[in-house]
Amino acid sequence: MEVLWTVPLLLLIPLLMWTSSTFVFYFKKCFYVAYMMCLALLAIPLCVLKSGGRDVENMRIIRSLVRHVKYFLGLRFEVSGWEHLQTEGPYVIISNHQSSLDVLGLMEILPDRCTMIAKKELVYAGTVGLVCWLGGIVFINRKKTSDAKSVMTDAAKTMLDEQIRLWVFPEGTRNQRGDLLPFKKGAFHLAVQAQVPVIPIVFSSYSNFYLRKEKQFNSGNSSGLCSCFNVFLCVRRSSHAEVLSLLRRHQIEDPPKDRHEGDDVRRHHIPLRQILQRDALGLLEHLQLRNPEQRADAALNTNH
Ligand SMILES: CCCCCCCCCCCCCCCCC(=O)SCCNC(=O)CCNC(=O)[C@H](O)C(C)(C)COP(=O)(O)OP(=O)(O)OC[C@H]1O[C@@H](n2cnc3c(N)ncnc32)[C@H](O)[C@@H]1OP(=O)(O)O
Ligand SMILES: CCCCCCCC/C=C\CCCCCCCC(=O)OC[C@@H](O)COP(=O)(O)O
Repeated sequence: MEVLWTVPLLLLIPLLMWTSSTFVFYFKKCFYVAYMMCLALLAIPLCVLKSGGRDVENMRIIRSLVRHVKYFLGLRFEVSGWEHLQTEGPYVIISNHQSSLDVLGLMEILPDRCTMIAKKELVYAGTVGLVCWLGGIVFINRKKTSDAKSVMTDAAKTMLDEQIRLWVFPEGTRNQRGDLLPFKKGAFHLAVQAQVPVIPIVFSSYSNFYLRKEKQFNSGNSSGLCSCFNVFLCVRRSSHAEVLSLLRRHQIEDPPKDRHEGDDVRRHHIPLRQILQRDALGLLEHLQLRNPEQRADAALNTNH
């Protein structure tokens, strides 16, 4: 009797996948969350066995477990400038943040000994939260700036003591408008305090396959299953000299607005945050170019 019910139900899923893009959206999202939760369940004992607890080295396990998930969602990543992450020692990575799908691109290129800064709510996300904790993710309370600042100051020390790289989403929240929200300052304070370079990474806009508000998670055609989308990840060259000299001048803050004698300073003073924001926005626009040759040119031009 039960079998009689199951068969039409199982047939209903492909039918809905075929006919309703909203169903495809929820199906893929639910699959993603459920599958990541299961992978996390697998990762927990592996991490504990490898490191005995919370350790950035666990990110190697997490990275290798997550890398195949893209195939199920019809996503592929095309990376340019990967070699720029092969810089010695600690650094801060900044990147745009569109969706929880960013985790897939992040794991695609995550360098060794690199973990992230995340909102503290993530630690309560079941098995995924526990895995984030085991992977050494630094949790901050965005509602309490003073707490977040002191956690990040501690993180700057840890970066140096333990040779750790940190990935920060300086927009501070997800943004799907195809641009960048004004960068928060934490990532830049972190880099100044630790005196390490900042490496910007830009994910191309997901808008051609994923629109949260419109409930679209396409695969490019109505069958919803077979074709795949490329996400372009562009890593900008980390120019140590340039970034470090800006860091040393502590140009994180905007110049004071009310000082007349500061006019000159104001004219020449472009905070590092704004320089990198402008660069990242430029890259984001370039990555929208669909033609691979144009994109290659764009990457060359930005790798000055
Ligand atoms: C195998 C299975 C696996 C399963 C899954 C596994 C998943 C694994 C990994 C997944 C990880 C993904 C993680 C994704 C998570 C993404 C997020 O959570 S994004 C949200 C959280 N992140 C951030 O918010 C980072 C960016 N925010 C900041 O840097 C902010 O600056 C802030 C520190 C939070 C403070 O915010 P706010 O007060 O709103 O804004 P500001 O204007 O920037 O700062 C105010 C003030 O404070 C000064 N300041 C800031 N930071 C510092 C500092 N570190 N030291 C000193 N001073 C600081 C700043 O200068 C401002 O002062 P001013 O006088 O106005 O200049
Ligand atoms: C309260 C818990 C938070 C989310 C829990 C979702 C559980 C998801 C399970 C599997 C997905 C894979 C790992 C996802 C990790 C990424 C989390 C994320 O992207 O959080 C959003 C945060 O950057 C910004 O939050 P807001 O846009 O300010 O809101």
